[in-house]
Amino acid sequence: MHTAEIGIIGGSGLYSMPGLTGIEEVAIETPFGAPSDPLVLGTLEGRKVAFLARHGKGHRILPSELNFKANIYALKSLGVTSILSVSAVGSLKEEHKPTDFVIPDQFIDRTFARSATFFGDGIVGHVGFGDPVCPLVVDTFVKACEEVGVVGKKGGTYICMEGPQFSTRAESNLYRSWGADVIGMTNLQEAKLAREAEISYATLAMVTDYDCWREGHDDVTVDQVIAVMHQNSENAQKVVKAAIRLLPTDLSASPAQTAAKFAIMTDRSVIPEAAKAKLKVLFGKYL
Ligand SMILES: CSC[C@H]1O[C@H](OP(=O)(O)O)[C@H](O)[C@@H]1O
Ligand SMILES: Nc1ncnc2[nH]cnc12
Repeated sequence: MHTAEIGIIGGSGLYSMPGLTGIEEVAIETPFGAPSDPLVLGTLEGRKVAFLARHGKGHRILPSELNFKANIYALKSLGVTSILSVSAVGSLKEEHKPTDFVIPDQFIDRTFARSATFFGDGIVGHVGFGDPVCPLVVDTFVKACEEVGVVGKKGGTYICMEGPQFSTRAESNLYRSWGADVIGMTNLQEAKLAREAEISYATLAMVTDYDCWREGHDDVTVDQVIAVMHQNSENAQKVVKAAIRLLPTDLSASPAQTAAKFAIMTDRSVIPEAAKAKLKVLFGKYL
């Protein structure tokens, strides 16, 4: 049976995790369909990890097309208890410079075409999301950045937009007026589903550009994002490697680990057997 303790979701520019040993690629089918790619299982820093390229190898899947449920379910089915996510983001503040890392602790949802819950089909549940990322994973990323010697800012608000087009200048300025720090297209649904799945989640967000708000500077382009990513992916890989070593093995202090305990509202006697079977990997102990 395949198992892993830590999941790594690599975003734009991070399509593999060098240093993994004993690699095995595993294609996992879930009740929600197939994940973005086969998962790459292996050992890093003595811990069992599963790597998933968020957009698939070769970057084939749009943010709006991502099967977030299959991705998170597949990791849960392996026994993953924490997810280290890596993402490229635009900066909404002068102080967050390209190549800086930010570890966001809040989100604002500007998506409109995505489903982001495992509940439904006869089973209703509501998990808390006031603090949407795991503080233990955030602290681990911060320590890992310090160790590697790169800028890693603790906290900040990530705007999750639908895309795939980048923002208009009016939108970018609106988000700035809200005090948001960075913008991307992928992290919120992952964080929501990881919370429902009781997986501790946080993101290492790599600033690649200043979006389109900065007067006197060119608007963001894919070329610019890729150039910074190439410059920075080695640092991201070093930080993730250090984070794997530093991540506590005991995550019981993380609220994420018991997030679904009191979430399910539906009278157990009316939950359809099919729904129970579909969600057994996630909520079996509460059904
Ligand atoms: C290539 S820029 C836009 C693209 O990059 C980010 O992806 P990820 O979060 O997977 O690193 C952003 O969310 C967009 O999907
Ligand atoms: N400016 C930007 N807007 C949305 N997603 C991004 N990913 C990287 N840069 C971005």
